Order: sequence, then C-alpha cells, then structure tokens
Amino acid sequence: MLKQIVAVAIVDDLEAPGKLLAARRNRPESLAGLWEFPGGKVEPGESEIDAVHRELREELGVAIQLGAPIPGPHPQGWPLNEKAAMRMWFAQITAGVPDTLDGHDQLAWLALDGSLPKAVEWIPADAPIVAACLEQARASATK
Ligand SMILES: Nc1nc2c([nH]c(=O)n2[C@H]2C[C@H](O)[C@@H](COP(=O)(O)OP(=O)(O)OP(=O)(O)O)O2)c(=O)[nH]1
Repeated sequence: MLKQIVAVAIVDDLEAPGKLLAARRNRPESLAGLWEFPGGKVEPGESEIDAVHRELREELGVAIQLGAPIPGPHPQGWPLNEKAAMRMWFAQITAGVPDTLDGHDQLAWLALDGSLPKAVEWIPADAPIVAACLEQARASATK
C-alpha cells in the first residue's frame, strides 16, 4: 500500500475549462518553489473525498465541487515516488477566493493549453498528470 495523496486540478469552469489553478509549495526544502496541484494526505479513517475537501479548505480557504476523476496508471492513481500515489479530480471553486493559507507561497491561474507543461516548474512527478489534464480537458471541449 502506498501512502494515499488526493489532489485537484481546479479549473475556472468544469463545463468549459480554460484555466487551471497551480500552487507553489513553500515546504519542505526539497519541494519548495515547485508547483503542484493543491491537495494532501488522506488521514487515517478519512475518506478520499472528505480529505480532498478538507485539504482545499485548509490550504486555500475554498469550497470545491468535484468534477471528473483524472485516472492514473496505478490502482491508487498517479505514482509520485516509492512511497506515495495521488488520486486526482477536476474541480471548480464554489465558495471563497483562493489564498496561500498553508503550504504555498504563490498561486497562479494558468492557461489550459499547450503552454501548461512549461508555464511553471511543476514537481517532476506531476508531468504525466499535467499532460493528462490537458488531454482530458481537450477531449471534454470537443464533446
Ligand atoms: N498535494 C500535492 N502533493 C504532491 C504533488 N506532487 C507530488 O509529488 N506531491 C507529493 C509531495 C508530498 O510528498 C506529498 C503530499 O504531501 P503534502 O505535504 O502536500 O500533504 P499534507 O498537506 O497532508 O502535509 P503536511 O505538510 O500538512 O504534513 O505528495 C501534487 O501535485 N500535489
């Protein structure tokens, strides 16, 4: 069992995604300055869905609505390292204005287009997830 992380690709509009909210980590030293999808660890006894809502409330001060999952290649989602895997969903903010309350020092709305992979310095493990977000957003736009 890998440690379960949950996170979201927050878009401006689940029906017509044009922008994605990325967050720059402020810790630990090894990851500080790199950009990621906001989220965090599932606590013992907590459901993944409860955890993702809690993390977004704690980290950015927002309430979210979850959209489609972004399935990864592993039963637990996207492998991050030898110890952890991350489950991902698209999401949209339903209340609050995102702020760097805990864990981040900068937020950015990035264009959800071919520029996304290089728009910021993503955590290296996130590269395939960034690509999947783009692909899934494009596919939903053509439906
Ligand atoms: N949230 C998030 N974590 C990621 C991403 N990519 C990636 O490798 N990780 C790693 C970094 C961390 O080792 C782990 C997530 O842990 P975390 O530190 O965000 O979790 P947390 O908020 O519960 O932790 P804490 O600092 O409050 O103890 O997953 C990503 O895109 N988003």
